[in-house]
Amino acid sequence: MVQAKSWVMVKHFDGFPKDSDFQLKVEELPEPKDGEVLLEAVFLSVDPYMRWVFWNKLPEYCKTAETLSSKNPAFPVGSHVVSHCGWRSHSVSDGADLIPIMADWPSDVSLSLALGTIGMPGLTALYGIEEVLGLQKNETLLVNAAAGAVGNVVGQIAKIKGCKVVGSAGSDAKVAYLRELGFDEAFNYKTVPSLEEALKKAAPEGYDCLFENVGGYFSTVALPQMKTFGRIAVCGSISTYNDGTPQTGPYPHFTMIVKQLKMEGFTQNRWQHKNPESLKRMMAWLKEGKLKCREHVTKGFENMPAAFMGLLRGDNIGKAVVAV
Ligand SMILES: NC(=O)C1=CN([C@@H]2O[C@H](COP(=O)(O)OP(=O)(O)OC[C@H]3O[C@@H](n4cnc5c(N)ncnc54)[C@H](OP(=O)(O)O)[C@@H]3O)[C@@H](O)[C@H]2O)C=CC1
Ligand SMILES: CCCCC/C=C/C=O
Repeated sequence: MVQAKSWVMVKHFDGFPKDSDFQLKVEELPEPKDGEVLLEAVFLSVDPYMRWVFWNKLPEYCKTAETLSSKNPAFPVGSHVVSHCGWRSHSVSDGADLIPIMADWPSDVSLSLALGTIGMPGLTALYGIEEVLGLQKNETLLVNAAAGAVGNVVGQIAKIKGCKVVGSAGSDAKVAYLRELGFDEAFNYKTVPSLEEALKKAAPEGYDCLFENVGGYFSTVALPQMKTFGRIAVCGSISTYNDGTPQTGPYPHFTMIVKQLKMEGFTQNRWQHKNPESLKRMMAWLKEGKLKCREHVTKGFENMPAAFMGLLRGDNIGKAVVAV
């Protein structure tokens, strides 16, 4: 028997999440049956989508875990997996929802990156750029929430592809990090006197591509800065996730007509059949020093809600993870 801790939701979020929306529970887990494995979480992920996918349960995505005991030959004791078992310290799985960590994962690369640059957020960046935007050499790309898990990878991949990259982020420390990563232009959207002027100054020629993570007001101001025939990958809309009442206009249609823009929403799982090859490609970039990784690590399973709320507040530079 193992004592498993789990975070459950006791009240659905109303606006910004609160401590009182979460409760820590402890339960005894049975030994795994034939075909099952017992997992212990090593790192857990907190992600913005967790704000909108759970209704009465905490999210089913995403942690790296180590197999403690196993009656499933596909997952021997000591093997590492990405699992979708929720905010739990331990869980029993029949293996169906487990993704083995890449076979030749280098020993000097933290397993936590399987939740970040070499995981779902990194894949989101890659597919948004290659499958949705079809970004071409010498184009100008704008990305917002640029110092976050997805945004920093977007900017770095766009630089690998020979593009001009402009990033916006919510603190001077984040802007300094973007410059360190090689972004051509970066600004703090919270302190610039005018977002419109900042966007114009960063790329007077306009933007071929927008990798949209934020939505809302930022989107309204950015669309008129697109070049004619500009492309927009709608990845996220984090500025709206905590709204009690949906935001209303201005609406994008007139600008889209005049500029003849193409806008496509996506979720990264559309291309999951490409994940093994894509993860290998990004690991190679990492090992070659072309892709840098930074993490915002919160220690302790008991701090999951604090880590999640910190992410929504913008505390993180790079990927926000919890080390158990
Ligand atoms: N479509 C898909 O398949 C996926 C979509 N996403 C989306 O991508 C986006 C980025 O996710 P991810 O990289 O994991 O998260 P991040 O690591 O970027 O963390 C979230 C960041 O969003 C910014 N933010 C928070 N509130 C606001 C606000 N009101 N206005 C503007 N910015 C805000 C903060 O940065 P700052 O200090 O700069 O404001 C914060 O650090 C999200 O919208 C997410 O939903 C993520 C994964 C998959
Ligand atoms: C259930 C996993 C969804 C991952 C896609 C995320 C979208 C936005 O954050």
